[in-house]
Amino acid sequence: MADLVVEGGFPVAGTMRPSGNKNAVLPMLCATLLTDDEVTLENVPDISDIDKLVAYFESKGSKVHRDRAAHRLTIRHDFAGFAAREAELPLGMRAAVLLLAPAMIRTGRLDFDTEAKGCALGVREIDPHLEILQAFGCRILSSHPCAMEAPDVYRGARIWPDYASVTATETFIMMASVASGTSVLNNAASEPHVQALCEMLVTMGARIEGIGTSKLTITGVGRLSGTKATVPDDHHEVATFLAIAAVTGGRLRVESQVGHHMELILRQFGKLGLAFDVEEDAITTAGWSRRVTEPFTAELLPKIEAAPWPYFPADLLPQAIGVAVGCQGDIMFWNKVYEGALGWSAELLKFGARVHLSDPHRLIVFGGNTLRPAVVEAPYIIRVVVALLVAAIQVPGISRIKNADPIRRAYPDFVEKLTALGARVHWE
Ligand SMILES: CC(=O)N[C@H]1[C@@H](OP(=O)(O)OP(=O)(O)OC[C@H]2O[C@@H](n3ccc(=O)[nH]c3=O)[C@H](O)[C@@H]2O)O[C@H](CO)[C@@H](O)[C@@H]1O
Ligand SMILES: C=C(OP(=O)(O)O)C(=O)O
Repeated sequence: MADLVVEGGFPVAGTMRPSGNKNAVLPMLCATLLTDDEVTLENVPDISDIDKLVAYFESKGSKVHRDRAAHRLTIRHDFAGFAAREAELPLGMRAAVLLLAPAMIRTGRLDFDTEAKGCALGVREIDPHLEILQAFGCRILSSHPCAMEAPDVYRGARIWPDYASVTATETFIMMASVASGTSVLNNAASEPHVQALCEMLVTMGARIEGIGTSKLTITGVGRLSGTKATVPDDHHEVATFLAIAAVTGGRLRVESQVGHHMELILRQFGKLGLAFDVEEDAITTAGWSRRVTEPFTAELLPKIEAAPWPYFPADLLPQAIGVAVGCQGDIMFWNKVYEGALGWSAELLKFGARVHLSDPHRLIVFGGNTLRPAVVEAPYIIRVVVALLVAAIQVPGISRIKNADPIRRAYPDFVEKLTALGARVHWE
């Protein structure tokens, strides 16, 4: 594990373009298993989750050509390779669970472990995925490790799960696209990355209605064709760099087409005193007042709550917490998604921040702190590494974030991009 060493107090400024969204490219790449034809993906980020997934496909005989400089990946799967029924799923990444549906469709029977955990945010259950596979006719033969058998024919299914799960929705979308008849998912997740998967599958011949809403109706088409698709820019990376620049007092312009996904995100950042100039294809930082916006209702504690889209994303809550430690007012953060996503907050005390973890879902950050540099331990949570950097980079002096490697899973060339913009950050 490597550490990030940060010398805070230097403005992050200039112009940047974000990379492709990890949580879009991973399901898009898994969905390439649904066709025997060639698929080309553009704007593919250079991240370690993609390296793992590509290595998995290559171990099964798939032909992959990756041009890292051009951010392009071309893939064609070998049908015989996937006849091997054991799926040694790549470890340490949640997206491994996205292999289940397309690998079942290819193999007819699958033996797999259930360690598709990803970031240490809580239990990361697999049940919603298995329920969806069962709804389409798959039979669970044994558990731990799990063995599953496909039906003779996948028939369309109607499902209304407990909650809107991103990856379970993506499992449904892949299954329904090739099953016979019409399938309906109520309580579908609608994140930009879920939309991107749908849009790619439509170019492959899938018939999907309700993209971007909580109800997806999909008419299966049996066979999908190859395609060329572009991974959308990462709205998490856009928001992250804007937050980092703003807390350093730098004027940063981030050029991207994902502005239409950013309205609520910028509004929540606005509660922390961050200001932005918004154009159609760019967002620029415009200062940080450090003041927390007080609600008109005087009895309320200001709050930022994360929940499934179109709420503020859980994957941006830590970065907002990193901003809040430098504010003057008090504010509550409410993670309605994960039951174990805030335990790391004690690390913020080392910077001199005052925080109170009310329960596993809610954290109060008190304002008016005198921050100091610190040596902190990052958990295995990508966005928390970044949150600790947001705290460190606003404090003059040298801080160290231990075990910062998870950042490589989602933020390509993170240190290189930051140093090009004036930050003093390096790996050790
Ligand atoms: C590869 C990938 O795309 N990973 C993302 C995906 O993970 P993932 O698909 O695993 O996340 P889910 O949407 O399933 O939610 C994660 C967990 O939160 C809990 N839960 C969630 C929603 C809800 O209304 N009620 C509830 O209890 C469940 O315990 C669930 O297991 O979506 C998460 C939530 O946006 C993101 O943090 C992850 O980066
Ligand atoms: C939580 C994340 O990833 P994963 O779901 O793979 O753990 C993330 O991208 O922030």
